[in-house]
This record gives sequence, C-alpha cells and structure tokens, in this order.
Amino acid sequence: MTVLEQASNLTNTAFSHLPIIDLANIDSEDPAERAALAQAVRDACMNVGFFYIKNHGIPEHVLYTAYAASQEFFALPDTAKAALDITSNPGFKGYNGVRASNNDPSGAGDMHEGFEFGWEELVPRARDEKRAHDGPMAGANVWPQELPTFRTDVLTYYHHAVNLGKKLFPLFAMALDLPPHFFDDKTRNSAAIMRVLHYPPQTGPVDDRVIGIGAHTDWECFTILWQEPGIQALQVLNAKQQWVNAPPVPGTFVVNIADQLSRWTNGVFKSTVHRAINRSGAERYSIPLFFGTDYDVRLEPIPTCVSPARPPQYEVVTAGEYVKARLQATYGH
Ligand SMILES: O=C(O)CCC(=O)C(=O)O
Ligand SMILES: [Fe+2]
Repeated sequence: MTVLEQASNLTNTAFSHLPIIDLANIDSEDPAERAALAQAVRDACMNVGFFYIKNHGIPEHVLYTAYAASQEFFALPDTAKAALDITSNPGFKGYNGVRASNNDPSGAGDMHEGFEFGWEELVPRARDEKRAHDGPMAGANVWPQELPTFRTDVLTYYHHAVNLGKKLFPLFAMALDLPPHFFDDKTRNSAAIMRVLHYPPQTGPVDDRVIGIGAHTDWECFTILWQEPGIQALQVLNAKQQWVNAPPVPGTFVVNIADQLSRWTNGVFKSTVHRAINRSGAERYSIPLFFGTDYDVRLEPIPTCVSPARPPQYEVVTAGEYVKARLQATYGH
C-alpha cells in the first residue's frame, strides 16, 4: 500500500499505549527486514505520532553521565543559572527558570527549569561551518563556568543522539515511499536542539494551568526523549481526548513526530499533543533532543503526500522561521 492509500484508510482509532519499535535490524542488508521496520515506523507515525525505540545503540554510561551533569547544573545557585538566562542570548541558548516558559497558551507557566544548547563540535572550532546557515536561529551556546565537565558531559550525549537521529531519517523516508537518502541534503547541518529539564515534584492539589510542561506539540521533525527511570510523568493525547501514560521503559527512548515533519508530510505523520506532570514526590529529570532539518529548508509538502484528494494543508515556511516563531511564543520574547 502506498503511504497515501494507507493515510486515506485510517480509521482514527484511539491508541491506548505507545508501540515499541526494535531497531536491531536498522543496518540489515536484508531488504525485507528493512521494509518491515519502515512499515512499523509508518504505522506508528500515522496512528500515534509516538513510539519507543529499543536497541538504539547509545551506551548507558553516556546517558548516565549527561543525567548526572544535569543534576549538578540544576543544583547550582540561582544566580549562576540566571547568568545564563535564555532571554539574554541570541538564538535561544541557555537557562530558563521555573515558570519562565509556557508551552500551553491556556496555562500560566511550566513547572520546570531547563537548559538549551545546539550543535557544537566537542573540540570547539572558531568558525563552525555547520552553524553558518542558522539564519533566524543563529547564536552560540553558553556554558556554566562553575562546572568544568558539564559541557563535555552533555555534548557527548548530544552527538550520540544526533547520530541516532540521522539514522532514523532513512526509515522515515522509506515509510513515506521516498528513496532512503531523501533527507540527506536537508539535514547536513544538524539543526538539533537539546534541552536538559528538571521537574520539581508537584504534590497536593495542583493548579492544572501550572503543570510540569503544559499540553503542546513539538516543533521540529522529531524528538528523541530520555526520561528519568522509574518516574511516570509524560502523557500523550489520543483521538478520544484521553491522556495515555508514556512511562519510562528501561533501555528505550521515546520518539515523537513533531510539527516540521507533520507539515512536510501534509499531515500524514501526526504531531501529537503531550504534556508532563511530576506527581511522583521526587525530583524528575528528562533530556529531549529536538531534531529538525537545516534551518534554511523550505517545508514544501513532500510529493508522495499530496494528491487531488489531499491538497497541501499548510503554508510553506522555512524550518528556522517556524521554530523561531514557536520559541518566541513559548518564552515570551
Ligand atoms: O519531560 C518530558 O517527558 C517531556 C518534555 C517535552 O515534551 C518537551 O520538552 O517538549
Ligand atoms: Fe514536547
């Protein structure tokens, strides 16, 4: 079945859990195995917009080191974190405090603090060609001077996650009836933003307008999310408007389709609403990587996703313009 045939046959059943996709065959030489994997990805992207991936290949110690570094960062005094405030750096890099962001326009501020950074070589370069095309999103990363290994600890995980993201694009391409390398020349410059997040526990009565992160969709192509083990917080909205829990599953990441890929696929892939509430009583940390296309790519509908019966649904914008507009709305500047 072509991608559009499958899209027009969708029954819109409300999902009750997120599928788990095993990436063990991602490098398989066997076309049948790769096709089966691409079909599983297509089903998940059309029906849910979210899935877990296992056998992703990122070593546990890399994750643990980034996690430990983020705990140290958020334990710094407020003055040290405020010195890196996201509103004083171009290109939305740096720290945002508790309730400084608001992902749900009907909310009153997200109950988390975060720290954002984008592409940077592990060995810094005076002029990084990969950053020369960032346009509206241009701006260097900032790092806490108090923690000498923080930069390396989180950037090491960043590079692993970016490499994993690059391996997912051929699967998305195959799922969309495109040649496997369709996205290669649109993802040369790794427009990928990582955010380390800290959610204080919310106990007792909770104002629904002030939750960990309010209901939202993500803005890039897809997100690869690491969640703190053992703490349920993430919830995903299904077609019946029910919140479905997406608990951490050991050895997996959550992957979700975001707005760029949904717009690019003319709505064939779903960018699904989600939120997080930490009612566990303990601190919670999570680390999303938002993987976009190069910021100068125009999000024109992919040809396999358009037909007379399914005309283009979205205005064409560049990826950078789209992300910047959403960041401005969320951080209020
Ligand atoms: O922390 C989480 O589980 C979700 C974070 C999230 O949705 C986001 O940062 O966009
Ligand atoms: Fe999100």
